[in-house]
Amino acid sequence: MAQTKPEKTVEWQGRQVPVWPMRTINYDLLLSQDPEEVDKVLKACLEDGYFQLNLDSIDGRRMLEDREQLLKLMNRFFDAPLEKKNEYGLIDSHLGYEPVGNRTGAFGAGSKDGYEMLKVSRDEIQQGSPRVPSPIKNSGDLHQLEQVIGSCNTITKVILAALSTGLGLAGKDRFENSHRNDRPSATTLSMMHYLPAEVTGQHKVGHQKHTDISSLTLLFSDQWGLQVRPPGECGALEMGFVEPKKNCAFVHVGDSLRFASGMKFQSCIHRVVPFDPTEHRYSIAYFLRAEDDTMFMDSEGRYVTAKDWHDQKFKAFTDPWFYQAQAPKTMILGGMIEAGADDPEPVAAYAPPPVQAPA
Ligand SMILES: O=C(O)CCC(=O)C(=O)O
Ligand SMILES: [Fe+2]
Repeated sequence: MAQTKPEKTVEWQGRQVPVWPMRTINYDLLLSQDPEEVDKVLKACLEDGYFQLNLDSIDGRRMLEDREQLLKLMNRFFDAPLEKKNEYGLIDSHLGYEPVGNRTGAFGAGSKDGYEMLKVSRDEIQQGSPRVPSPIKNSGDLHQLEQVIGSCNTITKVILAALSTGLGLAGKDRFENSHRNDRPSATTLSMMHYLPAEVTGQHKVGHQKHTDISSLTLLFSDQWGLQVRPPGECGALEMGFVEPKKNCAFVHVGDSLRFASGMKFQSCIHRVVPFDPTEHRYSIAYFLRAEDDTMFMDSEGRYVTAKDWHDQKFKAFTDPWFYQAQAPKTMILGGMIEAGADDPEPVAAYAPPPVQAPA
């Protein structure tokens, strides 16, 4: 939003951290391809790489209800014993269960992530034979997952259509044409549970700084913790929080759409930090991804398929820090340029208080 100084800050780890504003896009207006709203969403992708989507309308509220139901399902799933949750393990990079600590954490080298995650493939739900672990495999649960994936798919396609229109794309060049429902893709619904640092230990916190592999990410969390680095006008600004708003979802432009736009769109640089290190945080992300064999030029100037980009970047996410550092520099951030440190002062990752000896 062409802003270089935060208007609002919040205290975190003993200092004032920016709360960056976001454009708010109205889903109801976008559904009718309202020209002003199309223009606004286009600007958000060209200048920021993210926005908030207001879903408070009769079509959007269905999604908000689906989200409430899904949160209940997630609570039940994450409460199940580890061996049940991990029944199939991580079947494929976009599908299955990942325990805490599988990836790099919020504070880079030496830190590990502080969340467990279950991903359900859209293709498998569509084919009617999803591999989901037994704690959430009854027909009611599967119906719920289908509802959420269906709602997220519709919403992200509406956004995609508006962006094609905004860029003046026609026919086969429209973005929707590389995101067809009947073609294989790594599109997935990802359910995340961030555990308090006291449970995971102080070196397992949050979610590392990255841009998403996807074309568009529709992200739901009512809890603080998400930080973005706005591209700004003169290089990238400091990492700052974004405020969760009732009835809104966050939307991120991911690498695939940035590449498909010929690098016109910004990709959203973000991470998740423990805002309140004592709380459990739940988030839901729908990653709309291009058809596996879609070709684009990546941030290294290579021609790659959407599937290759997905697999290579996923490997970089999960590789130990040493190997991650050897991946092409532009991979984790999709070629987005940064200026300056993430945190102007060193961040003391949350350390659990020492146990008091009984008096
Ligand atoms: O949990 C969140 O709020 C964000 C998760 C995220 O960035 C991701 O899964 O790519
Ligand atoms: Fe992300």
